[in-house]
Amino acid sequence: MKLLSAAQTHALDQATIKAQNISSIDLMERAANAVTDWLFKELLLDYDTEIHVCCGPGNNGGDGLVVARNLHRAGYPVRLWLLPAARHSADFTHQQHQLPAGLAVQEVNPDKLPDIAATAMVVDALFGTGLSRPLEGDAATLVRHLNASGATVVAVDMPSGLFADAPQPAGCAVVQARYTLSFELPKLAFLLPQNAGFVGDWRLLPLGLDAQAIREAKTNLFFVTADEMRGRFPERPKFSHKGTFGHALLLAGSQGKIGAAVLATQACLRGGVGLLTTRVPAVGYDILQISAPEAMCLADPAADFLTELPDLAPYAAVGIGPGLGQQDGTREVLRQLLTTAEVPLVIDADALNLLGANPELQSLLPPGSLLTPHPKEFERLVGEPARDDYHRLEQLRSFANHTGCYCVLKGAYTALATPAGHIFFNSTGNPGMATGGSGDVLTGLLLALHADQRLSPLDAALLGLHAHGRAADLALPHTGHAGLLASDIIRFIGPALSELEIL
Ligand SMILES: NC(=O)C1=CN([C@@H]2O[C@H](COP(=O)(O)OP(=O)(O)OC[C@H]3O[C@@H](n4cnc5c(N)ncnc54)[C@H](OP(=O)(O)O)[C@@H]3O)[C@@H](O)[C@H]2O)[C@@H](O)CC1
Ligand SMILES: Nc1ncnc2c1ncn2[C@@H]1O[C@H](COP(=O)(O)OP(=O)(O)O)[C@@H](O)[C@H]1O
Ligand SMILES: [K+]
Repeated sequence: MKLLSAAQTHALDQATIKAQNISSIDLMERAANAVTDWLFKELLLDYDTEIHVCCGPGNNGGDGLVVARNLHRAGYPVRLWLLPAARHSADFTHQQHQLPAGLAVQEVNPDKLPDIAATAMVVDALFGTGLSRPLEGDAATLVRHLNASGATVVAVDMPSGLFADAPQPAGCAVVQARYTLSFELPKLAFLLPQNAGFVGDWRLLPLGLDAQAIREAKTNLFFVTADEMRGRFPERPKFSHKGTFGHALLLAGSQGKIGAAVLATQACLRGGVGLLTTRVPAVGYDILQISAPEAMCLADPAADFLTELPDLAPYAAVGIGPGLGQQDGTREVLRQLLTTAEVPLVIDADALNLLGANPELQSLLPPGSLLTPHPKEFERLVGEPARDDYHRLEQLRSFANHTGCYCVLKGAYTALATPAGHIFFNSTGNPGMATGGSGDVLTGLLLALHADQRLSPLDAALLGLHAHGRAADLALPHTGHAGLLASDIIRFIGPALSELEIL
């Protein structure tokens, strides 16, 4: 799915109106009807629920007027609040004339704000994608009042005060929605951790926007859905053998962190690798052989951390990082790997920290490699804290561009930046994954997919991110969020990948 800017969203609305030969009022009715249907179906409102609909002066406010009209006609006790403004959009004015006589309408007066119970529901239709500046004055006062009320706020299209595609200055008023009901395509703002407290749970409602205009819209930001991933993982041919799926090498583990090597090894095996050799310090040899008998194990001469790079000739892909430690000897293994590898590398955890602490190593990164930092590792890698999540995305894009590597930024919506400047957001996964070892599982799975020569580096990365989160989603009913362990994710990698084989 494409992520479009506010300006592109507006252009898409206009293109739809033209292509379908409808009026902008028709599109507004569709939008507002979709919101009302969602309220009926999902919120299951009681007829005595106190409902406040707050409308701004533009088309977002126009949507709110139609929602209020619909709720009133359905017999709900709706109170409608209008924000005073010098100008209103034509569609707002049109909808204002359609309001039923019995519907209570009041202008917001900053000296006497609406009395809103904590049990009430508020429809926030103050501002949407037309927000042109941070909120102040009456609008900011009303938004702060809504936030303080404790009511369940449902935002139409955007939480008012939040920009769709850019940061707002710290401390300015933004609605804290419980739900945000947006139309057809998500907004970049929904995917960034800094906006979680404003956006709440977001949903996409159908609007029937013009498919050709969506196809033609230019963007380098994408939200990757299950539908788009389905069919992209090739089935195993009848006469395939273990050589068909590649031989991977994993360099992992140090004294006290052999578990990370075990998790990455098991995940790589479940990811469908043909053969796997795991290189661990000698202390990990027995542990690995017992916990992952399907993998071959190569012990390093040193007991506690890796000091020597094995011959790379047999391997189709190499992964390095889980539980590695940052000893000088291990840094030299990494340096040697970067200078000699002729196959894709998957680089994670302490290997990333070593790249951060020794920036001269970064120029050695083989183009096309995949790096998988979480935000702290990414900060160490680029050596500069991000001002905000938007800036961090720019850092990510720039890092991928100047190294020629694919770089992941792990989180609730993990972002993958490509050397060409595209950013893909993953849509699967759940907060149960916020537990030690989840990242090691991802590294193992990505390594397996990189060893499979049938997949491009981009497809291997996208499929791996998707299947990793999906495996955790499949595990969730068995474990709950708190009880989800990294090893539960491993258990469901197979089913998650199977879903992607079939179109
Ligand atoms: N046909 C369509 O296009 C469809 C659109 N749809 C809906 O329309 C929404 C977009 O509508 P929109 O473009 O009218 O913008 P909207 O968000 O209502 O705000 C603009 C108004 O707010 C004002 N304003 C802005 N910032 C302000 C501030 N800080 N403080 C105070 N005022 C501020 C601005 O004034 P100005 O900047 O000109 O001074 C203008 O008056 C979209 O989110 C979706 O809900 C759906 O119905 C589907 C069909
Ligand atoms: N709230 C969340 N929602 C979805 N995925 C999450 C969430 N929290 C963590 N994850 C995923 O779990 C993994 C955690 O990786 P990482 O931080 O490297 O953990 P570790 O180093 O402990 O293995 C990442 O793939 C991340 O995207
Ligand atoms: K809104």
